[in-house]
Amino acid sequence: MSVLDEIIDGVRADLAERQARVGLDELKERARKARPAKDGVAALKGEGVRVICEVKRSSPSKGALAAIADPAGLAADYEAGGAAVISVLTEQRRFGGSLADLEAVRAKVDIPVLRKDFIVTAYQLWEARAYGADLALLIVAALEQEALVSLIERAESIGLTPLVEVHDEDEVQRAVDAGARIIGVNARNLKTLEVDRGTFARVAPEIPDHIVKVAESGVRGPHDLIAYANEGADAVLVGESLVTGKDPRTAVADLVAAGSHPAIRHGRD
Ligand SMILES: O=P(O)(O)OC[C@@H](O)[C@@H](O)c1c[nH]c2ccccc12
Repeated sequence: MSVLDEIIDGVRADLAERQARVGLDELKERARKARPAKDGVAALKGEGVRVICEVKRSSPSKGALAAIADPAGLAADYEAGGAAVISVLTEQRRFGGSLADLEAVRAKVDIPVLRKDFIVTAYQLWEARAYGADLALLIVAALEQEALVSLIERAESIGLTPLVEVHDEDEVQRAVDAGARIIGVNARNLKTLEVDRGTFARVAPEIPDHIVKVAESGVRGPHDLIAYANEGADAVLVGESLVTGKDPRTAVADLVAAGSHPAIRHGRD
């Protein structure tokens, strides 16, 4: 069994507990009362390379990264540094996250918030909306094509923008066929946990121009952002280097400044 399969088994077990506690109708009611979702595509497109900053306590590859007693405070620092979107890991077992983290971050910042989890059912999309997310991650490798298509449709229909994650050329094709408007290329293979920073350059040329391109994982600082930008990234998603560094606000500002430099080729040339 791959790491991804193991994670998803745990996610399904936790999900069953929440579903037993909170019925879908109650969740939908809560989602209807949530503030309307912000436009995730607009937040990630435009001048300069946009930076998505992640709230992540631990990871399956590295174990504990940072305690993050105040996720909302960290998110506020990211926003002050110029982040375009905040990504909040809500998976509990391997990443130490929760829906409470999502809710706290949502209450604190004005920029769009992404629910980062292993979403396999529509119930989790309703949860994302109920706890204030504007975007939700959908991982192609975790879903059959039919499920991917229907989760993208459902996300869009409830106002959530799906960020569709791929790791190779075949998955790009599946994401495009399924109607993705934002595709994230993860440099980390979720089946083996290995990071290959060459993944984006290899896979991104398969992504049509009208789709927003996000380079995910392995960004250690401005030099990695610049490399991804020159390979056509509209945005980068950064976690570990921000949560383990000393000054997240300055680290984000340095990334945003690098991504705004006129010498960067970025995006559509
Ligand atoms: O911490 P990093 O290497 O900066 O990576 C962030 C993000 O890309 C990574 O957390 C991630 C990308 N896709 C995921 C899917 C599930 C969980 C986590 C992820």
